[in-house]
Amino acid sequence: MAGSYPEGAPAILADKRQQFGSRFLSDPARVFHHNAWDNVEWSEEQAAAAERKVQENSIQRVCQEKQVDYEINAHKYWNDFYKIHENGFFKDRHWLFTEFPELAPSQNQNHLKDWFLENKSEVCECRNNEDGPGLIMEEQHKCSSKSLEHKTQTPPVEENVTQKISDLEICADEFPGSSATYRILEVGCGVGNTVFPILQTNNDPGLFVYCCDFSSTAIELVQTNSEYDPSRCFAFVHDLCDEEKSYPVPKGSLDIIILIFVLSAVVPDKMQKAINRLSRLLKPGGMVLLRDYGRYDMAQLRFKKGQCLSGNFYVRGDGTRVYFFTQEELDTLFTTAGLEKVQNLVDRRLQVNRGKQLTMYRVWIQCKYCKPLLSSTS
Ligand SMILES: C[S@@+](CC[C@H](N)C(=O)[O-])C[C@H]1O[C@@H](n2cnc3c(N)ncnc32)[C@H](O)[C@@H]1O
Repeated sequence: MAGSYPEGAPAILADKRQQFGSRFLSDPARVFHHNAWDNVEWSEEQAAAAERKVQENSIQRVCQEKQVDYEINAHKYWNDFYKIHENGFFKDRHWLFTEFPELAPSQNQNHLKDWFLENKSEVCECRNNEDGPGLIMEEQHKCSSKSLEHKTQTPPVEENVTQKISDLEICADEFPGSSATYRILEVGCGVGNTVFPILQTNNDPGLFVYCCDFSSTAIELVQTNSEYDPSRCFAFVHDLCDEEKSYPVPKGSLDIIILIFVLSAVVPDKMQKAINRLSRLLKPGGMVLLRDYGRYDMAQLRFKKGQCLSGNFYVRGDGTRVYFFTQEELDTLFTTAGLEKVQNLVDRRLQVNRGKQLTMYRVWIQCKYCKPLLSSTS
């Protein structure tokens, strides 16, 4: 793991951290003076080289038989991932509340400042094997002893309840969190790297947080985390591509749906229906928040021949898959689902490993799409 708080990450100012896009590299000679630079402009040659790299690594496609295996066993590959990594590391989401203030709308900024200061981050890659690029963890640090503490009692009974509930049509007043006034759902929550900071930071008594993942191993880690509080949170196993199973909340009941590096893990031809289903769960005025991999991100350029499944969609050495989006593709997915654009931006960042004198060009996309107050999909 690299040093302490990455200097290049937007700094915490007197009262709050700035949003992305505050440290610019105007003099290339200074590239190793900081750990990261924002809004890095790509030269034409660099963009052309990236395109060539992608053409090269996409020539040879994974055979059909393997493609079917990666699709039907996708949850098992993620289970294996979480069995190996558990939650021994914690991706610090110090950008979460400045980029997505909707997650804690009424919070005092000083609480956020305290939270960021307590959760200093480090930058590292959590896995990188010879088969190609690993899942690149952005800003992460070892789990604090507090968040690693596990409940010693048997896991909560929610797991069983979850399965039963998700098979039913949900009635308006018979669902977990039905009395809440602000409901957030995180889809593809993993081990709770977003959910727990939300629960810690947003002290609104009317808040209820739902979170799901199709990896039962991940959900078990969420449910057995010492910070899991069933009176404020409901974690359940759910495949966002499963058209048969409904979510355990009624249509039009959610204020926020958050997708962090999860849509990219879904096979492209199932993305639209998954977003359509999520859109129906939003209240009029509710919002989807997304952060995910952008086209030509360093992770895409690192794939070797033989790992490409289809255009811009790859399989990692451990069987998990990843897609690299353009802004236009995400815009089409959300607007087709009846949502309106609030934000759709590319975060081009140059991360620097000063020790190894390495430069890493990251491309992430961040979106906010809102359900219109008068909606035909509600
Ligand atoms: C890159 S991880 C991100 C996890 C988490 N959002 C985070 O940022 O820490 C992708 C997550 O999406 C989950 N996932 C992938 N496909 C899914 C699907 N079809 N339904 C539900 N979860 C899925 C995986 O199990 C994994 O936990």
